[in-house]
Amino acid sequence: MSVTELFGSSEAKAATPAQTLTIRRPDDWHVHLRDGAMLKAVLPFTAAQFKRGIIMPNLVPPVTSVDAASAYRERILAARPDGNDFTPLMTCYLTDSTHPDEIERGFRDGVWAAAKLYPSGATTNSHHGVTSIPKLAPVLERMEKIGMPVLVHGEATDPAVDIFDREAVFMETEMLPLLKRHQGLKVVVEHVTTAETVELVRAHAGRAAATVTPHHLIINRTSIFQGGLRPHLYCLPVAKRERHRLALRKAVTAGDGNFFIGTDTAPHLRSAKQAECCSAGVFGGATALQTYVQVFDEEGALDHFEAFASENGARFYGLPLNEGTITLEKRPCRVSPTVAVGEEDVVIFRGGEELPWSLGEVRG
Ligand SMILES: NC(=O)N[C@@H](CC(=O)O)C(=O)O
Ligand SMILES: [Zn+2]
Ligand SMILES: [Zn+2]
Repeated sequence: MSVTELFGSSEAKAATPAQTLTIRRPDDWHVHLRDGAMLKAVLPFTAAQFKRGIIMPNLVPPVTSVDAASAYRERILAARPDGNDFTPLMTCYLTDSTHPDEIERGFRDGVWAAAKLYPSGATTNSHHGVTSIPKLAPVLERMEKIGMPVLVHGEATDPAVDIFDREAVFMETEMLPLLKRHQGLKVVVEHVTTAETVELVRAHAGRAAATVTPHHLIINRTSIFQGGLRPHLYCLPVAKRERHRLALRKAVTAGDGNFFIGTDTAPHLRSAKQAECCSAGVFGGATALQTYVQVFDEEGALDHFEAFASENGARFYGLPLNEGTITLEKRPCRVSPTVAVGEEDVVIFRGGEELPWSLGEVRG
């Protein structure tokens, strides 16, 4: 499928866009590709924009072994459109019984790029996650020793904690003690949603970093209730107040090396979203770069976009920067509202809206 078929055509057919921005090819440090027909349907969007992606392991069953990760990587490679060079970077789903040796073996063999810590019950497909982070110490110590990053879904799981406070409570009760116990461990605070978490990450610069999603830069918690209940805007961590959205926009556009792209593109079938109990996750993968670059443009920070998109993440993970470039064009485009998956479909975040920026050419 061509980029035009995937992303829709630019509406202004005028030969020259108002502005173009050519950057080193970017990476997405937080991607849910799922499996089977869903993988086949959503991967082209991510693979058209990003050179590499950190692949989340919350499949059913979760990806907990080196063999399962290798097999999943093969399925992703096989699902790429012809000629596409997208590189999946695999992660290990940590459980109470993860063994440090399995972690080290997979990392040394180049299968694992990182391990993912889901507090048990915190989010979609996390029930096999960790029930006690202090008890995970032997695994985290090994990761610290071998330089392997831990990626954390940072939300408290006590059902008594208000859903809008779950990230804040986790940071106080779990993240700060973890950073204190493991002072040499590389920690990525995934999908940050609060001003306070931004400050926590800054205060631990060098060993802590954060991914920021496109949707948390665009919506606040009121958006979820705009004119009614909007299931396609429900994700975890749930979007917070406007002041937090503004703090996230400031954090990513400030030119600070601790923040990088992690779309948390998390497709669910429409039937799972428009349901009595709506699944958590926003499918942002199809409009990710267009959205991020729009935010940087609106904040007058296009000069900081390349670092956020294509450098900070690789540096934090200790991986080489990509070769090649992608050009972003300031001319309106409209991405399709949905993507078909078998008989069903998935609703695309900002699909059908006029977006001010379009994807241009990828080179190298
Ligand atoms: N973000 C979400 O709301 N959902 C993610 C899981 C996650 O990243 O927490 C998913 O897998 O659907
Ligand atoms: Zn998460
Ligand atoms: Zn996620």
